[in-house]
Amino acid sequence: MTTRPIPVVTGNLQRNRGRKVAVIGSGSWGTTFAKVLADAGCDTTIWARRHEVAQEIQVARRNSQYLPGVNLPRTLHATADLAEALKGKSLVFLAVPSQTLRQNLLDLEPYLDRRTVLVSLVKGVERTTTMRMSEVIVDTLDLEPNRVAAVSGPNIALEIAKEQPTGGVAACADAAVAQEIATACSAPYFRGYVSTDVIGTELGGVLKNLIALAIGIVDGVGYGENTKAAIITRGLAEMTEFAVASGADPTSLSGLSGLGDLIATCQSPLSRNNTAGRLIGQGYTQEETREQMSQVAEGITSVPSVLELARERGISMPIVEQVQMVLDRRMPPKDLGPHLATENDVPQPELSLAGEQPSRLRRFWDRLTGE
Ligand SMILES: NC(=O)C1=CN([C@@H]2O[C@H](COP(=O)(O)OP(=O)(O)OC[C@H]3O[C@@H](n4cnc5c(N)ncnc54)[C@H](O)[C@@H]3O)[C@@H](O)[C@H]2O)C=CC1
Ligand SMILES: O=C(CO)COP(=O)(O)O
Repeated sequence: MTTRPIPVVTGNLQRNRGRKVAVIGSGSWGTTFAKVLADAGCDTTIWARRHEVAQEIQVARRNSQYLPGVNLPRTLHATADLAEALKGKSLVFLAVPSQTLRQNLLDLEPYLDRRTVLVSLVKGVERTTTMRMSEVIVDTLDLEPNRVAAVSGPNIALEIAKEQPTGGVAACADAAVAQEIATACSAPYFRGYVSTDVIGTELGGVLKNLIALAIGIVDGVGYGENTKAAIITRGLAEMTEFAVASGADPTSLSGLSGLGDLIATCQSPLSRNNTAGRLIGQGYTQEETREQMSQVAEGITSVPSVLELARERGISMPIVEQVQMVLDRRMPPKDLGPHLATENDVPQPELSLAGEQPSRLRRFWDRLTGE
């Protein structure tokens, strides 16, 4: 699946005129994405759980807790009233923690128009069900696939809020809906790409968080660039194998929402997953790390769910396994490294996916190269 950029960004203000959209959640990503949508010309409303946050965005044009120093667009409307936020909106973007999404959906259900498309911006899986966020949306609200979408990519919130250019993939089973979402979020500093691979796009965002935890851990230990490069490279192989076994198109994992996001998150000190990993690598416990983090680090919650799914699918994920062992204090952080062998592992050929059998590997490469 190749992702296509929407052709013209500059005409978007015109295209988005009158397009009514909402963002649910006013943390760092919700607020940033609302700014992107408003700057792309959409008539944008952001919903905040706390009245004082909505007030600050609406009146002072700031969200000082999550985006210090960033001025928000005058056109952005903020409210703490869900009914007001959702009224007449064609696209509703969800930017809440993965573990609260199901309850948030139940709260907003009474106010949803039956044509509204729900777009997940969330990069986690539900702990109790191991579902991806689009699956949680379908499961909770019983929507058709063409009303459920995801946007994901190398999107460190604070950088985008400062208008540093990047892009993201808008994925929906219905290509026309994906195109509409990509248009809605294409601002001068953010470009929307189109994909119909919802599984691959979502899983890229979930899985890179786990590899970023590993990077943070070895950073905390004090290891250098060789170790990190090996983890990123082998991590991408693990991500790809897991995603393909889950029904994703492998090329999505080498695109913006896979490799792109993996690089951004593993390199950036602003990444919360990377930061959480670093604290763990420095010897803090999981609980102490959670206490120190004032923002969501989805990876910590996703690790057990991803490993559970990997076991069901017969996939070996040595890096993610080792992250879990470090989190559980069954392995010292210094032992997480590029050798990455668990007791039963046999070293794999350099090009192999994690734990890949040669025949499956052949099929993967044939598919990738179109042979
Ligand atoms: N921050 C970033 O750079 C990016 C984050 N994401 C994803 O976006 C999602 C949201 O993350 P952030 O905005 O960064 O987190 P954050 O920690 O900055 O903000 C979380 C927001 O959720 C709210 N919240 C907490 N409990 C809630 C509940 N029960 N109901 C409704 N809202 C609740 C908080 O008040 C806060 O506004 C995560 O899945 C994250 O992985 C995706 C791309 C970039
Ligand atoms: O998803 C992100 C960047 O694309 C943000 O990563 P963190 O949640 O680790 O900050």
